[in-house]
Amino acid sequence: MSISKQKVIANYLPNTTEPGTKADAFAPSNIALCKYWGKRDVELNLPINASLSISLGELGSHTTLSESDRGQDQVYLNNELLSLDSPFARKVIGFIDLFRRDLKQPVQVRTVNNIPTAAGLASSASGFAALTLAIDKFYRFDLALDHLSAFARMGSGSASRSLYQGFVEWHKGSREDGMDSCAERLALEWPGFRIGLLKVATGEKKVDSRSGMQRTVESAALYSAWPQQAANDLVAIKRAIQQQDLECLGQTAEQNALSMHATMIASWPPLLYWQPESVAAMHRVWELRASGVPVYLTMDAGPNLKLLFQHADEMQVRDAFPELVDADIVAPFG
Ligand SMILES: Nc1ncnc2c1ncn2[C@@H]1O[C@H](COP(=O)(O)OP(=O)(O)OP(=O)(O)O)[C@@H](O)[C@H]1O
Ligand SMILES: C[C@@](O)(CCOP(=O)(O)OP(=O)(O)O)CC(=O)O
Repeated sequence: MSISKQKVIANYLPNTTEPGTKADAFAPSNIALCKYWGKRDVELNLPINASLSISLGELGSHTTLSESDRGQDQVYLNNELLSLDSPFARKVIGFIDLFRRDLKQPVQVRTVNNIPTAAGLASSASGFAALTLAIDKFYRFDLALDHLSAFARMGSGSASRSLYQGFVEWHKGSREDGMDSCAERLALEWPGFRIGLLKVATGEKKVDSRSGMQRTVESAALYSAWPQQAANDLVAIKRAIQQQDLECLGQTAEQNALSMHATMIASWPPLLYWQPESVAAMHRVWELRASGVPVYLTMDAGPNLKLLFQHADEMQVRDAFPELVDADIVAPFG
């Protein structure tokens, strides 16, 4: 049995700190190029494989934590006050409870996601990373970023990577308390690198990543091939980033994403996040590539696509995908 989150966190918090009155934080969302899929420890969100992502610059979550003057906790999402019984508020307050010593001191949380909501991007990554940073500031813990990354991971695995901008690796770690399962920014820049957020289908997904990955680990025979593939892909992706080799990066990232989806499809009950529109968009990417434009795709546990390309080819990508507006094209290095 694993150690509880509370126990691990308590071991790393300073003994005496007085909360401030207000703290603001921002964290970017991120897109994994080598995906995290499967947990070796469900309580601590420890991954079966290491992963690597690119953060989305200014797209993410802004979170403010302050004292509540209403005698109870309050949670606002995108300026709307939520019921404390809503799943969103319960998750946020449950996470804060892991850190606050005085449960009687109510807090107000205001969080705004500026990720184009219709794009169906994982906001849990930026959301838990921004909340972790706000908690650290509000309670004046002043902890190192690698510890905060490990804490954010306990909220949502992919949040461990959202503590940093740029290319980020989340190490698997091997410690029992999981504190070395944290992310690190890679000292690699690629100014011409672009991500296109291609929304092809709306509507809420029925199975979230958390239960989807658990189902895959428990029921897909194909999953046994995943950890080794992910390990190999991570090495290839890092090398491709070092060499700014889009062909190698794109091919490895696309194959990594589709292999993850293959394990989902091979689960029981089957898990297929693609909609007919997703498949149609995949074919459009492959046609564009066949016509000579270096563009690749990646997909998370949802129906939408993320396109990987370089600034030099942006015009051709925009011509082929006129639905991409300026806000859908991210330049992670400004
Ligand atoms: N700004 C935020 N602050 C704190 N938590 C957030 C924030 N935004 C999202 N979350 C958390 O992420 C959860 C799911 O977010 P969302 O609906 O964007 O799904 P997702 O991130 O795509 O899900 P998945 O984890 O399946 O990838 C929310 O229920 C909430 O717990
Ligand atoms: C497909 C993914 O986006 C899965 C993300 O899963 P989450 O981080 O949302 O899962 P939990 O740890 O259970 O909260 C791949 C990735 O981001 O690496």
